Amino acid sequence: MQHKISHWSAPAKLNLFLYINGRRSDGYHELQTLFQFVDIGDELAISPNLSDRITITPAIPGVALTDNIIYKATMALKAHSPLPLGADITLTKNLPMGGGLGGGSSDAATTLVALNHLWQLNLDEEQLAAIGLKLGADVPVFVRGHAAFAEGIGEQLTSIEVDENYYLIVVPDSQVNTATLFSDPELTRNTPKRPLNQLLQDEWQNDFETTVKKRHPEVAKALEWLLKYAPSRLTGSGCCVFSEFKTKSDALAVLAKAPKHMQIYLAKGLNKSPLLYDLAREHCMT
Ligand SMILES: C[C@@](CO)(OP(=O)(O)O)[C@H](O)COP(=O)(O)OP(=O)(O)OC[C@H]1O[C@@H](n2ccc(N)nc2=O)[C@H](O)[C@@H]1O
Ligand SMILES: Nc1ncnc2c1ncn2[C@@H]1O[C@H](COP(=O)(O)OP(=O)(O)O)[C@@H](O)[C@H]1O
Repeated sequence: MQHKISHWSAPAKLNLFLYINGRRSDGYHELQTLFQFVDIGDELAISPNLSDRITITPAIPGVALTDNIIYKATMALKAHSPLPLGADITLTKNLPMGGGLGGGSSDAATTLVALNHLWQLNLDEEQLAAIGLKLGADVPVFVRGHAAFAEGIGEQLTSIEVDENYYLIVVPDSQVNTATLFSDPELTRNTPKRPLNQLLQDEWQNDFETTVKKRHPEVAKALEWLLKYAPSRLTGSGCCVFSEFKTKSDALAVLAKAPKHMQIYLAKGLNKSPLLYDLAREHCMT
């Protein structure tokens, strides 16, 4: 095993629409959602070894090593080999945590895909997605790396091509806890299921939005600002909100008007995750 360092992308995602269709007996919710990647994300530099040890630097403030979803992903993978597999992982954490951009889930998926290659485990995409699902409902779509319509709890994926628009993504100064939000008594959780072709034609919405705006005034404020300029909504369970533009110059014109204190990203939608290009590059080099 070569101990050289390789670099891997962990892109963010947006939920272009998200509907909550019901609650299962295990407490998880049935969803219909459309995932697309964007060209902003975290980065992982990984050096594999046979030390049986995993290091992740720098530590994420407030998250113990064993709670880091990257660490959990390495443990789940190590179980598939008798070898004393180890890795030194450097994480460049660019994405806000708990923002509905899927940063943790994407970090976990990138870890699975990268270490499956670097540790020469030869698990297929199906197996990696199944391991990912145990780590979080959002992990499989990042493992597969294609924009997708998701049903079930987010694991039944149909790849899809949608317009690769430009987005302005605002990070309000607030944090939404996904589990708390899912248990909010006021949450809309009975939207009727619709076939994909109808969902694509109808106006796109997010069923979390009303409740998140009510509980987090900063989110309502950010959304109100974006809505002056373009169609805008919440992503995932929040708290980030985004607006969509057909061209980069349209997005830049609004970006220029953003108040100084606002944390805001310009990003492009991607139907194919940069992680797949990283994997292809690594295959070429070995
Ligand atoms: C709702 C979404 C939409 O993308 O929100 P974001 O996390 O992206 O904001 C995701 O499906 C979230 O996925 P993920 O963040 O991986 O959630 P998990 O760790 O699996 O679950 C966190 C908690 O949310 C609740 N949960 C999650 C997914 C789901 N379909 N139904 C649920 O009820 C459960 O209480 C669970 O304990
Ligand atoms: N590598 C990681 N990156 C981000 N968050 C992590 C990580 N490992 C564990 N977490 C925990 O998971 C929570 C949700 O993270 P994140 O995936 O960023 O949220 P979201 O899915 O809403 O975008 C964080 O608040 C943090 O406590």
